[in-house]
Amino acid sequence: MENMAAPDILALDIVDITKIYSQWQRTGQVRDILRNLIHPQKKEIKALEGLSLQVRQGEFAAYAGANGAGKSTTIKILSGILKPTSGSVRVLGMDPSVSRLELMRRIGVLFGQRTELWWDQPVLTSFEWKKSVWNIPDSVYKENLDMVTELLDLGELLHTFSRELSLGQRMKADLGMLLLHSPQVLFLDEPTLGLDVLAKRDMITFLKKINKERGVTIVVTSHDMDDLEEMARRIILLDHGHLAFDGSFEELRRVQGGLGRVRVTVSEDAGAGMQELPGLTLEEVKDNVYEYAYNHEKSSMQDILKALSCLSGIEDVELKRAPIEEVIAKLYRSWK
Ligand SMILES: Nc1ncnc2c1ncn2[C@@H]1O[C@H](COP(=O)(O)OP(=O)(O)OP(=O)(O)O)[C@@H](O)[C@H]1O
Repeated sequence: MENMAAPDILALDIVDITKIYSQWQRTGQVRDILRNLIHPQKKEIKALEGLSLQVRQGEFAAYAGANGAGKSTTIKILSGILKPTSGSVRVLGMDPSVSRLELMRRIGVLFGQRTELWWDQPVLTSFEWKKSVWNIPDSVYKENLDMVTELLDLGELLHTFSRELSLGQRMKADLGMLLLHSPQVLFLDEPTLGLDVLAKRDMITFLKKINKERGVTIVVTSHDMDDLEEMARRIILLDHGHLAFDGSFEELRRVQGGLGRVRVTVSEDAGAGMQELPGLTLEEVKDNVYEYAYNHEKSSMQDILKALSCLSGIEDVELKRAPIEEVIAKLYRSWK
């Protein structure tokens, strides 16, 4: 199928939203039980503050931030589960808090830890139930069922009781159900949580495929930065409810100092002069393997090769980009 993305049309338009929660405060002391009941204390939490964000149709955007940054709150607001305290939100041109039912027919929302499947029924029963309640036309249902069965390898799972599925199987079935009504936008909150390497790979390949071939707009959250980088080109980072970064993974690496990695393996009797090399910072030594960080804004490849050429006994040299986990961990630390 051709990519039907319409890049000029906004799928999401968030303008200056703030979300304030009230949290009950209790001391947790037994002697305060009565006081907590008579004079309950509340504290205001600003989960989102002045957040503005646009996502075009057909985009695949990663949405990340440390625990409590406000990612789930944003997804709940975008899907109409919560209303922002102030500011405006449009999803496919609609206000989610006003047109929730209409919008639900055009979007799909997945919270990785929850399931929409009927616990005590085979997966297919949940699918059929959705078809009937949502009034999905036969042809649309059949096309989507065939597609998710094949691409997510649902085959036998369709006839298995949901309560008997493993976490990875359950996630696949939930994602399959989510797509039965041909949603144009997907909000996926931690869809790869707890999946093994293979299941993760299948899930990522599937999401990339429906984004590319069906033009489905996808906003995905995860704490696994490698997963996010594999899926999306754009990364939106939240810090305590504020937009902290919005750009490509490459730009993120660049603003973080363009970190690169050099791994040098030397023969057993070598190693002299490895501790200090110009332009390279020694990060780790394991047996005969030395790992260095370098900043490719400051040191050119020529400088690195020159520094290495002075060494003897080199068996292998590997150059790579800094792991995105590390780049982001450095950012999170600076925000604390
Ligand atoms: N229903 C609620 N009532 C009160 N406070 C809440 C509620 N939901 C979230 N919060 C608070 O809002 C802030 C943002 O929470 P949110 O769940 O959006 O973060 P998150 O980025 O999704 O975190 P995580 O990565 O841990 O899932 C946190 O400080 C949290 O304690």
